[in-house]
Amino acid sequence: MSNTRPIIQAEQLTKVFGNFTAVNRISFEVSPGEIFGFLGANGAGKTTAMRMLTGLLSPSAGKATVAGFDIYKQTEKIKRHIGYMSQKFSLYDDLSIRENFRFYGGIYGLSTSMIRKQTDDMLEKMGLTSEKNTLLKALPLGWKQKLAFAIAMIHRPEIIFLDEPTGGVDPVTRRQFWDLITETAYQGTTIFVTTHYMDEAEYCHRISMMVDGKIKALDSPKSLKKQFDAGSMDEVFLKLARG
Ligand SMILES: Nc1ncnc2c1ncn2[C@@H]1O[C@H](COP(=O)(O)OP(=O)(O)OP(=O)(O)O)[C@@H](O)[C@H]1O
Repeated sequence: MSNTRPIIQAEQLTKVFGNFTAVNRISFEVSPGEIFGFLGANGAGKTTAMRMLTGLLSPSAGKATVAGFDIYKQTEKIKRHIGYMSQKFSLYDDLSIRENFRFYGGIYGLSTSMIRKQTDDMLEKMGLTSEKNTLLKALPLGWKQKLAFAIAMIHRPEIIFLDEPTGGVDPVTRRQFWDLITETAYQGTTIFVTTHYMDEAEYCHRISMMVDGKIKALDSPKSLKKQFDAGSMDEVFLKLARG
């Protein structure tokens, strides 16, 4: 992985709201196919950083490229090369699974046949083929999250940004969701994921730990535990947060 060109590069990336610095000069690189975890407490600046990288929010300073495109000048190109599942992902409750795929596929400009193929492939993979005509509102939250993930991948992006994708679901469903993430990365898609569940950090190839807008540590889970002489990522985080 380390021999390939980074698919995300951020240098001194900063966002200031009024006189409050939400993201404070963060620098990092992500390799293609990597699962890159963005960890931190509530308000650490994870969502703000992600919104800058997805082209949704203009930075105050610093620079970054995503899939080779500049986050100031090429936001439209970035949007075509990435998928994004926000914290408040919104699928349509009154539409069926298939109709949701059709709707979002249309937004991405995919052909009807491509949408059909992608829908069939993904539902098959998730074991949801028999439910394709079920309305979203009849499904458990965990299924909706998996569908939101699949729909964010419908245009086969190079990178997928996931903002706390497993919030509010039970541990078994969280585990299944991470199986989906791992498989997707294995197939070559880069995963950029924020979470505040420290156990989820173990599934990431590398983790950046954010505290008050800054990246305080960045390495593999194994190296971080060694570096901080900690038995778990939870312990690493507590040691970091206490400074
Ligand atoms: N548009 C905004 N205007 C002013 N302050 C903002 C704005 N957006 C975010 N903030 C502040 O920036 C800080 C970082 O927020 P952010 O949502 O990036 O954190 P986070 O790490 O993603 O937390 P969470 O886990 O709660 O989503 C917070 O203190 C938040 O109140």
